Amino acid sequence: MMSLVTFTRNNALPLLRTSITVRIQLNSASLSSLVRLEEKQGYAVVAMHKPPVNSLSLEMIQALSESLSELEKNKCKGFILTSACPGIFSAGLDIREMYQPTEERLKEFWSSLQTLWLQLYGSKMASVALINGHAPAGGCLLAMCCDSRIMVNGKSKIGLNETKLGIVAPFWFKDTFVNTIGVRQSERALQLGSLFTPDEALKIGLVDRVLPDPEAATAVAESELKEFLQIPAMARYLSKMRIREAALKDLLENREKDLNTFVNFATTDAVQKGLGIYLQSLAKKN
Ligand SMILES: CCCC/C=C\CC(=O)SCCNC(=O)CCNC(=O)[C@H](O)C(C)(C)COP(=O)(O)OP(=O)(O)OC[C@H]1O[C@@H](n2cnc3c(N)ncnc32)[C@H](O)[C@@H]1OP(=O)(O)O
Repeated sequence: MMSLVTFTRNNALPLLRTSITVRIQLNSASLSSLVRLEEKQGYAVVAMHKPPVNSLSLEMIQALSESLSELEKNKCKGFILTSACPGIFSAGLDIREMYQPTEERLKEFWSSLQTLWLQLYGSKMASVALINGHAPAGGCLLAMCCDSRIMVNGKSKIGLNETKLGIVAPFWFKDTFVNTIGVRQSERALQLGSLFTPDEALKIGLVDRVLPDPEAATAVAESELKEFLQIPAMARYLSKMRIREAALKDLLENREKDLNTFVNFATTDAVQKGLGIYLQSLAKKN
């Protein structure tokens, strides 16, 4: 079914702000509002918009993937990945996708997530994550795929907290983490399921800058992206691949095996029980 992602073009010449709508093929009409794309001078802003917490459901993952493909098709050089939901970058994978799932949807969910990671982590485009809220687990993964991370200070936390849910981050989450913060910090944080405050994240290199408010963070994210964009694109991309290509190759060569491992693990009684309890604890809070 044909669907729409909103794409706003901000033209300097003429001094008019025009809004165009780009038609892209998505799986469901409900994708239309999940990702907001805004074209700026020389780059784009990709804003996740799935209230309340930008959880990464199958539709959200596919909308993000389609948005990146759309940017590539339009020869976009770089983007800022952020959230249009106040206080939340992304709450990570939608736990309801993994709890009591049908096998068919669970497989499509995981396969779509693999595709999004391959696209984002291996992107030729320069990217900056503007982390304007909580970024646990899958939210942290999205941010780590970008070339730079700018976080707004406050109560939000970031990290891979999978063990707290009784689940294990797959090898490509781990590889992304290790490539970002190093082996020792990853080994400790992965086991403990640590979530870091912005200042703690800065200290271990999980984020690159912490700014006091969203406005300051946006300005820094823009200037950071422009710095990346000033480097000759091919040299910058190939240098990034020097660090990332082994991890990308590993998943590309083991996609099917990883999919089966995930499905087998996620559907065990122990994991299902753990996810059920975690979902209840989130609901009880409210
Ligand atoms: C082998 C498996 C490998 C898997 C690899 C990765 C796993 C993941 O990514 S698992 C997801 C991990 N994420 C989390 O642990 C975050 C859980 N959420 C929170 O801690 C809080 O919601 C958060 C701090 C993000 C925001 O807090 P609040 O602003 O106070 O919001 P609420 O907690 O009230 O939540 C609102 C609403 O959203 C539902 N919710 C929250 N997170 C998720 C999620 N990840 N998936 C699905 N639904 C989520 C929450 O239950 C509330 O729902 P209602 O009660 O129906 O309003």
